[in-house]
Amino acid sequence: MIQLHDVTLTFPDGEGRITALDRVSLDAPAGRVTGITGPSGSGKSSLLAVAATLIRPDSGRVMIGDLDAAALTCREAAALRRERIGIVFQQSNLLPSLTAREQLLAMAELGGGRSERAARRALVRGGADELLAAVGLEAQRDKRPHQLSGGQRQRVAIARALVHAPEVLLVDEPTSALDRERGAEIMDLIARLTHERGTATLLVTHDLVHEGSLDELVSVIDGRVREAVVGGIG
Ligand SMILES: Nc1ncnc2c1ncn2[C@@H]1O[C@H](COP(=O)(O)OP(=O)(O)OP(=O)(O)O)[C@@H](O)[C@H]1O
Repeated sequence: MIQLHDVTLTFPDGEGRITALDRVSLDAPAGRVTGITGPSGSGKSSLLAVAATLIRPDSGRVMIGDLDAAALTCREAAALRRERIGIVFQQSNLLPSLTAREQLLAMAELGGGRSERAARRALVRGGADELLAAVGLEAQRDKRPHQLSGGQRQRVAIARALVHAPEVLLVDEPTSALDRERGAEIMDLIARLTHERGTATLLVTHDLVHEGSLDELVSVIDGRVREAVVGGIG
């Protein structure tokens, strides 16, 4: 479960400041996909960045379990991301020289102390092949990004985001580089893995053509949550 309580985020803007998030509160429960929609510039990416602990809000709390992620130091937030948060960006951001399987294994080497890395390595090695199979890429595990289609690359990115078994999955416009059919497959895959693994998934999408894959839907306009359609989507 990830919960935002009364989160405000501003950015410098000339002499003053622009409010990207204005006292936003929302709950993203475990095992469900919570969609965040809204017009361009409404604050969707800002909300995801705050949830990802990549930006610290001016005020408010970001609760992941019992922990307020907004109150952590940069180092603590990095450790939290390594252990408990998975992120999928619009572009798959794969490393060109690594095979699909190696992209997942590389997640074990992302920092932390020696014992933390050893524990993560065991987790990642144990889960990598199963996850590649779960995203339908068993046969492509030794291929490099240039040998994969856009949809396959996005599948690798999803598997990579889940390989350390995070509680929270944050996904930014996962279908923007894909055609409609491929986009629908990716959305269905995210929904299936969310339900199977019990992750609290927050997914930003500006168009609602794939609304059927969402369990909840929150609309953000001018930095505020305007409406929350809870449950019963699709
Ligand atoms: N780093 C930044 N510095 C200054 N202003 C920013 C910064 N990032 C975002 N903003 C502003 O904050 C507001 C919200 O932007 P945000 O990118 O979160 O919107 P969005 O809904 O994700 O938009 P889009 O759908 O176009 O990606 C906008 O007014 C934007 O100009």
